[in-house]
Amino acid sequence: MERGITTMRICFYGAGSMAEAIARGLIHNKLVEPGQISMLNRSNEQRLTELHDRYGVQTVLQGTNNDTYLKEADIIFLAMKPKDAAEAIAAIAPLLHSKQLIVSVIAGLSIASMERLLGEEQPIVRTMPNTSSTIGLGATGISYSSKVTSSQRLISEAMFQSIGINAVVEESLQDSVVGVSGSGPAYVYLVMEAMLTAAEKLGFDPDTAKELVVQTVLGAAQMVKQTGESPEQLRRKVTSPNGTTQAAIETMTEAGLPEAIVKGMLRSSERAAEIGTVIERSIAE
Ligand SMILES: NC(=O)C1=CN([C@@H]2O[C@H](COP(=O)(O)OP(=O)(O)OC[C@H]3O[C@@H](n4cnc5c(N)ncnc54)[C@H](OP(=O)(O)O)[C@@H]3O)[C@@H](O)[C@H]2O)C=CC1
Ligand SMILES: O=C(O)[C@@H]1CCC=N1
Repeated sequence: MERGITTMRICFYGAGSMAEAIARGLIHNKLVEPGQISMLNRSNEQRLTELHDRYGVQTVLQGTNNDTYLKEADIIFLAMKPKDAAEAIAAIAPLLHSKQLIVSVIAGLSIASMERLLGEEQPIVRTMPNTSSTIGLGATGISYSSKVTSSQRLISEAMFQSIGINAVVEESLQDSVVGVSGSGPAYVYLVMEAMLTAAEKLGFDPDTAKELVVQTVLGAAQMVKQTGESPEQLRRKVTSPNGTTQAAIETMTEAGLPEAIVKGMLRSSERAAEIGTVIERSIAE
């Protein structure tokens, strides 16, 4: 019988924001124990000490007799920046064996590029999570290489389900996932920043402004989720004819807010594709 996730060793190769969000989510949601997790980065020792102290995970600098964690891991998360990916992945290729499951969170990096670096026998999961995974409210797109077994699929989906929701998508849609939910939290934070600025202009101290804005955004998202009504229906309910909301929405629309959001999201997705192409070219050279 195959082992379950509760006994598997998980190595994060790259120990930045996204790796922390996932590791914290997995631990917090009790899918794995901290001792099952190791985290590696390139040079930032202080960061590793913080992660060890905060979560009780094992940490080590890449290249300092750390091969054991990579060699013995059942699951290896690739979690470095796209610009570092090709070199970092090529460096571990000789250490791996084909039973190890590779899970990439790297924007733009295709399964074909990873197969070129690691060999076609390696089971690879390409994902696009987001930082809300930290608190179990992430949204992740998942795509599989042909070598991923059905039990590895179950494990992958269980991991991402424990830190939010996930959607299994065709790989061709992964750059779109970046535009929608990978970068998505930042769009909401940008709107919140603007709302906070306005709230302070309207006379509130920063703490009160934050309380009002955070609750408003939380309440609006929960309303969409819990009532099943569309954002448009809910917006209409807030908007009295010739009232305050209508005045606000008209001003925001005239200033180009809805179009700017659509344009920005399409650009994020396009940028993911560009990043992937740069990596592909660097591998081909
Ligand atoms: N942040 C986000 O919201 C999201 C990010 N992603 C993806 O996650 C990936 C990581 O992003 P993020 O966490 O923000 O990045 P960070 O810069 O926070 O972290 C990158 C990590 O990779 C490590 N690293 C770089 N090169 C190597 C190497 N050769 N060997 C070992 N470790 C290495 C760095 O170590 P050191 O600091 O020592 O150099 C650092 O720990 C990206 O590819 C991004 O596309 C996906 C979804 C959302
Ligand atoms: O900004 C980025 O490139 C990464 C990918 C998705 C979110 N952050």
